[in-house]
Amino acid sequence: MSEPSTSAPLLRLRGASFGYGERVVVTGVDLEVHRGERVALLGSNGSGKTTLLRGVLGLAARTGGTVEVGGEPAPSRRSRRRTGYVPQGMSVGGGIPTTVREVVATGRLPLRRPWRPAGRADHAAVHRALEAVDMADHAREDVTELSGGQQRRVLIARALAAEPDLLVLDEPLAGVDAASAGALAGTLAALADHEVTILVVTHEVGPLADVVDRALVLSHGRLVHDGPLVPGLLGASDDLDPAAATATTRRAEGQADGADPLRHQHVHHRDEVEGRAGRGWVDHPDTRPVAVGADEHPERHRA
Ligand SMILES: Nc1ncnc2c1ncn2[C@@H]1O[C@H](COP(=O)(O)OP(=O)(O)OP(=O)(O)O)[C@@H](O)[C@H]1O
Repeated sequence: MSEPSTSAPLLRLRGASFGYGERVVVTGVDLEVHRGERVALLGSNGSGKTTLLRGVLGLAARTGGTVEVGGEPAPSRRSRRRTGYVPQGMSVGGGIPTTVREVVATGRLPLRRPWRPAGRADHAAVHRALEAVDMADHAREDVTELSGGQQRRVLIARALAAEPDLLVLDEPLAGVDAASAGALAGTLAALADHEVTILVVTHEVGPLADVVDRALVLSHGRLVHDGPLVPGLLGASDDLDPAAATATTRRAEGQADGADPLRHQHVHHRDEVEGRAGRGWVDHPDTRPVAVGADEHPERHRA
């Protein structure tokens, strides 16, 4: 087997469709995520965001198209090792007293040989992960006594302990107070500085507006925007009829970082977004809609 290309995108989907049993939830998604990118996956409730993540991880069935991680077909054992996952709404500890370090150390288990004690590399990886989320000072504390935001950071550290290339997070800010959301956003920004590639599902765009450098929007299981994070993304996606979801906004090629005048305008509140529905990304000069064909079918992408 030939070596995967080092220039390949870290994640590449071609005409990928995912679902459960007979039901196809996500249809014909083409996207690429490159090393070091910080990508938000947005969309209204039920649009298929979690299913897309789960499909990439092999936890939802792929019904068409292809998924590659690091240039290799996914899911595979190798792709799972390269992808850290922080699922939605997961709690830590389960009421049983467990230290922060013990929880994070479980992230090393897939890499360790069975029945062998943790080695130096495992301890070092756990320590690095704790430092990355600024929880090293809490390593001996009982996780059940931490705040919700701190528990999320522990879960992120657990995923990082496996030293993934791609970190996938599903609603990491959900259910935490504003201050904790701000701290978590800071954690994600710091990870990005460590060149961790991030794909994050979120409803709360505001705290992450300065963290992510690109937004994907799903509407009724189809990707309808791939480009800068601009006001109106969520509202516009809600307005789209699935049959008319022909516009995939491509990343503005050659656009210099920071060239987007709206890049730093935060979308603070869903109501505010919905008030802009119908304008938002559709009219934004840097996010030109590109017709991809309403009848596009995953089968057409098969090699
Ligand atoms: N395990 C499952 N079996 C069958 N259908 C499912 C399953 N999980 C999700 N679905 C369905 O898939 C659709 C998309 O759900 P999904 O959770 O991917 O959406 P989402 O965009 O992440 O929503 P939310 O923002 O509410 O988390 C929904 O209609 C949901 O009922």
